[in-house]
Parts: sequence; structure tokens; C-alpha cells
Amino acid sequence: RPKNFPPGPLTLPLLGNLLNFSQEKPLEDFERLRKSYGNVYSLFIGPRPVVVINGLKAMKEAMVVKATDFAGRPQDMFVNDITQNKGVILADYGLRWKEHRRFALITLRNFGLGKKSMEDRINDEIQYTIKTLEQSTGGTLSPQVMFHNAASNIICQVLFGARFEYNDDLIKVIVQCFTENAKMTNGPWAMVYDSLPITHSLPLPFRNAFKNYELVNEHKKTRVPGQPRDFLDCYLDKLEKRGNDGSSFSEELLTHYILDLHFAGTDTTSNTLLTGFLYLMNYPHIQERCQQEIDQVLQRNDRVSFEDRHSMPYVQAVIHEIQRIANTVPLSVFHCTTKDTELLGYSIPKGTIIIQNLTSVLREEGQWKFPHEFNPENFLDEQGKFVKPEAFMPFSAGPRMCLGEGLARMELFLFTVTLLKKFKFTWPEDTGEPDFTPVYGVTLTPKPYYMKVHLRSLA
Ligand code: HEM
Repeated sequence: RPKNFPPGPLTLPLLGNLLNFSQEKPLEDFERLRKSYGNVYSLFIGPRPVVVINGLKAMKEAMVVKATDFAGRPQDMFVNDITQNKGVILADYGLRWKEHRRFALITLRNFGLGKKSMEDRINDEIQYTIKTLEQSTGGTLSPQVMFHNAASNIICQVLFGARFEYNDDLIKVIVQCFTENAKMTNGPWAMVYDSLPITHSLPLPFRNAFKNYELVNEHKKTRVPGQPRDFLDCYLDKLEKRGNDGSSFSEELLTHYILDLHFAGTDTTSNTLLTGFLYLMNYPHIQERCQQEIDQVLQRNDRVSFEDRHSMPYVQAVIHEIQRIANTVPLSVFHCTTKDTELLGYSIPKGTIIIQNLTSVLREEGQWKFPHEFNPENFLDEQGKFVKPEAFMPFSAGPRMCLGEGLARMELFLFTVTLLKKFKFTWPEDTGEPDFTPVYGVTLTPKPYYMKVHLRSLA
């Protein structure tokens, strides 16, 4: 370890700390190491030094106060290889990342991120979800494909103006590919890949992640320059206008950029919704209290608006508590230091991989009234008003924080409220006890489950 580097467990030559982590429950290993070495500790992925940041104080200091020092992304790792070093999520801190992030924020806003038109798109998609649920009323349904495809459709509409039926074979394969990659990319197989370059060409499970998809060419055939229908058209217009201004936009990056946004906008929102409905079914008193508030505010109106959240403090608290407990992106996306820096008295050289343990903040004792239980009181004050503690960081913080936060929050609210207004969901007793332990990956996924669907007017 370099001088004054954060402490950490003993490392092995070549393997680094690979053997400190279990396949199924690495988050428990991260927590165990935090208890032994404190909120800022170090590890090695093969020969590469890593600093793990835990708890609100250290997280804020790194991501907000020293924002640019910690805003890089590691390069030459498994995840970079599968995305061929293109795209925006894994772009290192620099011109390409800045330009593409700015472009995404502006374009998503123009296409309605935070505005009515985006709300309409989400509400339109919800109608398909309702149809699927109606077909199952009185019976049971496995909601995995439905929620994954609904989230995928919303971002697909924005990106390339298309939606797919929930049983469409192409989208099933793509979403399945996302789910598998999300399990692989920060799991132990990725660590094997990053620690032992000799394994790269071996037929190990990580080979499955090197698949891709192509939607751009088809789209190009039908576009009218200057009349963008969607995100993809906006990018193609930008390319035509760009000239020789030295900007980083290129057609080569486009497929990966779209893929990045499609992936980031699908697996996250859908797994949060899946976790939400798993808990709502198993905490019926919380589900009922939400329904009371929804009925009171909406009365006979079936169309929910994002503005309604201001009149629904309890529902807001429940959705935030779902996000806290779902802990959908538990280790964020790995960062990297952009220069030699310091954190809480430790020295961290440029190029050190940074793992933000968001789990440690979302469950931190002292920051939450009930850190270890599902309890909406975590977001309510004594008067029953909605409050958002600083430690609520499921989207991370600082310059790299999630750029889809606005879209995600709107989706979570509109889906939860619309579905709870129309249906009551119960846990099918004949499927045994619920298992709340998620499956680990870049995104945490609830184990597949069934829900019993009742029309509320008949419930
Ligand atoms: C509940 C839903 C979501 C959660 C919990 C979530 C969480 C996160 C987290 C933790 C990061 C890493 C931030 C960091 O490295 O500091 C991230 C990055 C990102 N997210 Fe999300 N996200 C969600 C939905 C979305 C959606 C709907 C989009 C689609 C537009 C999206 C697009 C992105 C992108 C592009 C990045 C990379 C940002 C960058 O590197 O500058 N996310 N997200």
C-alpha cells in the first residue's frame, strides 16, 4: 500500500483481495471489512488499488466537497471491455463524458424529462401494464417481465420512439441480456477477469457479457434531418451540424451511448418497482394507508399527475422508503481518482479505483430512525410531513450522480400510485414465505415471485 493509504485486509499476489468476497453475498463482506477497518478502507483488485468509501460523512467529503477529484471512471477493466470503452456511464472524466452527459440532460429535458410530455408517455405505458394486470385479476401473476418491459418501453420511446409488446421476443432477449450483465459486471467473475488477464480468452461465464445489439441503422432509414422524433434523431442531427469543432460526438459512440441509457433506465427502475410491490404485498397495512391517501387526493380521477405527489406525503414516504430498502445500485458505479488527493486524512493517489458503498449510507445507524427495517416513518416528521434525510442517496451524489433521476422518480410515483388506485395486491399464501433477500449484481434484483391481483372496486 502507498504511504498513508487507507488500511485494509492482507492481499495476495496476483489475486489481490479476490478471496475476501463470496459469490452470493459480497455486500456482507464489504460491511464486515468496514467494521474492521473503518469508513475509508482499501482493497486490491489484482494489482490495482481500490478505496472503499462508507457512511455519509466520507461520501459527502469525496463526492460533493472534492467532487472532481473523485469523478473519474476506472478504465481497462471488464466493464470497459464489454462496452468497448464507449458510452457515457463508463467514460472517464473529460471532454467526452462532459459533452455526452450535457447532451443527455438537455435532450431528455426537451423530450419531456421533468415535463408533461414525459408524464404522458409514462401514463400511456401504464395503460399496458394495467391491461396485463386486468387479465390476471382474481389470479396470480409473475410481474418480472411486465415491470422490466414497462421500464424498458419508457426509455425506448424516448431513445428511439418505439415500444415493444411485453411478449415480444427481441425485447425479451435484450432485457434478459441486461439482467445477466448486471449480475456479472461487478460480481466475482468480473473480479477474476480484472485480477487475472490470462483468463480473458478462457470459456468462463463472463464471455456471455460480450454480446450487443444494433438498433441504430434501422432507425436511420426513416429519419428526416432537422425534425427529430427522439433522442437518437437528436444525436444524428448534432453529428451533421458538428463540422470540425473538435467535439467528441461520433456515430461510433452512438450505439453504445443508446445501449448505456437503455440499460441504465431499465434494470434500475424495474428492480425498484419489483422490490416495492414485494414489500407492499407483505406490509398490507402500508399498502392500505397509501390507498386511503390516494383515494382522498384523486377521488374519482384515474389519471395521476406527478404534481399530485405534493398532496401525498405518506405515499412519497413509502416510495422513498422502497428506494432506500431496495438499494438498487448498492455499490454505485465504480469511480476513479482524477488526481492525487486526500480523504479524511488518508492520501489517495491518482488512478485509484473508488467504490462508493451506497448501502452503508442507506442503512447507516444514526442517519435513520429505523435503519434496518422497512418503515416509511424514516421519511416522515412528527406532523406526518414528508422529509428527505441527507443520507437518502440511491442516485449517488456529485457530478457523476444518476442523470436519469428525474425520469426514475416520475416513473416510480406514477406506477405506484396508478396501480395502487386500481388494484389491491396480496401475497399468494400457497407460494410459501416471501424471501426479501435480493440477488446481487450492479443492480440488486428481488428473487422471482408471484403476486395475487384483485380489482379494488371488487376487493
Ligand atoms: C430507480 C432508478 C435508478 C437508480 C437507483 C439509479 C442509480 C444510479 C447510480 C447509483 C448511478 C451511479 C452514479 C455515480 O457513479 O456516482 C447512476 C448513474 C447513471 N444513471 Fe441511473 N439510476 C436509476 C435510473 C436511471 C434512469 C431511468 C436512467 C436513464 C436515463 C439512468 C441513467 C444513468 C446514467 C447515464 C448514469 C451515468 C452517469 C454518469 O456517469 O455521468 N438512471 N444511476
